[in-house]
Amino acid sequence: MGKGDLSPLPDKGRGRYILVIYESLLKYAHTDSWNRQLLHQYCLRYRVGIITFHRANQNSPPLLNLRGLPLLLRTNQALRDASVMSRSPLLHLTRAGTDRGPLPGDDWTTFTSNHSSYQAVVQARPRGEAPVGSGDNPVPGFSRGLQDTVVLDVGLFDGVQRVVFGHGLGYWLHRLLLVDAITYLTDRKLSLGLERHILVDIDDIFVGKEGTRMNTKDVKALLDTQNQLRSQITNFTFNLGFSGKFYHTGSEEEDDGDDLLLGSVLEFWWFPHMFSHMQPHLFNNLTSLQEHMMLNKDFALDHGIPVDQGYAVAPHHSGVYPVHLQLYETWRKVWDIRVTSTEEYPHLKPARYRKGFIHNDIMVLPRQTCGLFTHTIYYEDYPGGPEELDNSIMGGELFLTVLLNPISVFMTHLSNYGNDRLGLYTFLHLADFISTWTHLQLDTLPPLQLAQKYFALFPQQRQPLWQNPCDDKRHRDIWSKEKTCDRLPKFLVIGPQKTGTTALSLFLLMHPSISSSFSSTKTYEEVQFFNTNNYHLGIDWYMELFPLPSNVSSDFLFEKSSAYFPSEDAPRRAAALLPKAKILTVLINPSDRAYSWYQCLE
Ligand SMILES: Nc1ncnc2c1ncn2[C@@H]1O[C@H](COP(=O)(O)OS(=O)(=O)O)[C@@H](OP(=O)(O)O)[C@H]1O
Repeated sequence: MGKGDLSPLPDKGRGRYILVIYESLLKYAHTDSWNRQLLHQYCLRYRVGIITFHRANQNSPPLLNLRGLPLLLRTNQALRDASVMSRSPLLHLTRAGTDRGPLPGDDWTTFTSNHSSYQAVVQARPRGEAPVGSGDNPVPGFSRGLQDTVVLDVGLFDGVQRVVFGHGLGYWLHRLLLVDAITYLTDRKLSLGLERHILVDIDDIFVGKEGTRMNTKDVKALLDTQNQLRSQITNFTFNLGFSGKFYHTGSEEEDDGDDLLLGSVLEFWWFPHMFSHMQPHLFNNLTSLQEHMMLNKDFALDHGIPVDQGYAVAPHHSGVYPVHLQLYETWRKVWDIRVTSTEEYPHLKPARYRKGFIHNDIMVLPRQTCGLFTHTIYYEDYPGGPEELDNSIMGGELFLTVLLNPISVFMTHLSNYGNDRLGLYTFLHLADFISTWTHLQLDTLPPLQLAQKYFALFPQQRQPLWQNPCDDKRHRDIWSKEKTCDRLPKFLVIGPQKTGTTALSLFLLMHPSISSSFSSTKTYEEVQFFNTNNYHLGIDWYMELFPLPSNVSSDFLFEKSSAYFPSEDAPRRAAALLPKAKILTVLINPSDRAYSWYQCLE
């Protein structure tokens, strides 16, 4: 960076950044003195801390003195037994303890300082015999034995607080400590809090093929595990999703398992699937969907399954997203459903972008992934090896999912509670790992309360953002064959009002390949979809206002809504549904427009 290259730090007298993260400690230390002074002044004035990492490479000198910081680095070390210091003020989520065994890689950096500003957050031991610089040939400045791998600079040296990591974020403990470092350095302004809510759904109750279902021993193990989990997850209760048609369709032992599940009906929570596990988007007729749903409700009533939980899940996310209006209607009518969950909104991947939304008064929660899939998985045959699952639980993806999401809804399947009972294994070990390493307070809330909590935490997610169902293969597969994505405009005339947009539309319509939306009294001639509450009626409603094009590639559908121009919502919504649409706007002398508007109001 040269003089003046640092992006402007203050903005209108306020600090623009709450925290500074340098991926590379050396880049930070070697910043030229002009920029470094600017950064320093900024950090002091706005009480902003710095997080930085040192990743050694083959060319790193074994010892490194940093310019301007009283910190000596010793690089490329192999370490073991990382211990988190219980007295470190950095700890918030993290619980002190020792991660026994070798640390990944042999390129660790450790730190030493002769200044009292630096405190160890994590220490580790050199791995193996006679580490470099020990024994007869000690490196000056380093004691043998425990080495500091993460240090906190409390600001006594130059007023700036820093957290310095001696390796990257590949090591799970660093990811956990990063969250704490952010909390600490921002004075808890950026903090995730300690509460985490976890709901574990077990789908396909009664659905599995003979030989893969739960027998009575499996059901007893389920009950025992549920009790065990309650010591770490308050009120933990498995949430069972059932399709009544398949009740008693297993082997004799599995049918006994079904009976034991129903004999313990009040020990669990229950939610309906479709009676025969059919995908709701295959039903276009409301009445037949309703009849089919009623079969599952009758089954529930016959077997004493509570029907008032207000939560349901659709097989393969069908109908939830992309929204199949018929499903929402029928769920409300038959079951009074208020909550569902899906992995599909806005897309399956990346998982961290999954969101919730509310449609037709049904709250749709995002569902997280826990590495157990719809089919039976045996521990030894886990994709990538059993260590994949263990790593995910012990500091990897599954652990991070719970760490970073205040609310996690996990979907698992019946067959992973029989066979190797990998579902039980996963959640027992996860709860154990979380309580060993964190101060997180885990609980399970009934779905309705969970959803209310979710949308109180993330109110901006209440409003959906519709996408084109045909732009994603997974979505296309659960989009009704009787529906199309062709009835969407290729261009929009967006106004502003009183600029001659009606005339422009009429001229455009003279072209034989151009058609517009139907004008309707419902919509006061203009569709006004992206800028009003019409948007909440969904894309089926929108598409029905367009003719079916006779030739998809050469026909041009459009709509003109002149109030799109000043709308704050319209650009974002239109870009999500019609990312390739062209936009036509008419700009005229503002005084002409104002006069025309004035005449209109007269
Ligand atoms: N060809 C052409 N060129 C320029 N201006 C034209 C044209 N045709 C119509 N007009 C004038 O446009 C005004 C109506 O604009 P809009 O159709 O955009 O109005 S609306 O917002 O849809 O209500 C309206 O303006 P005022 O007559 O001043 O009210 C129309 O007369």
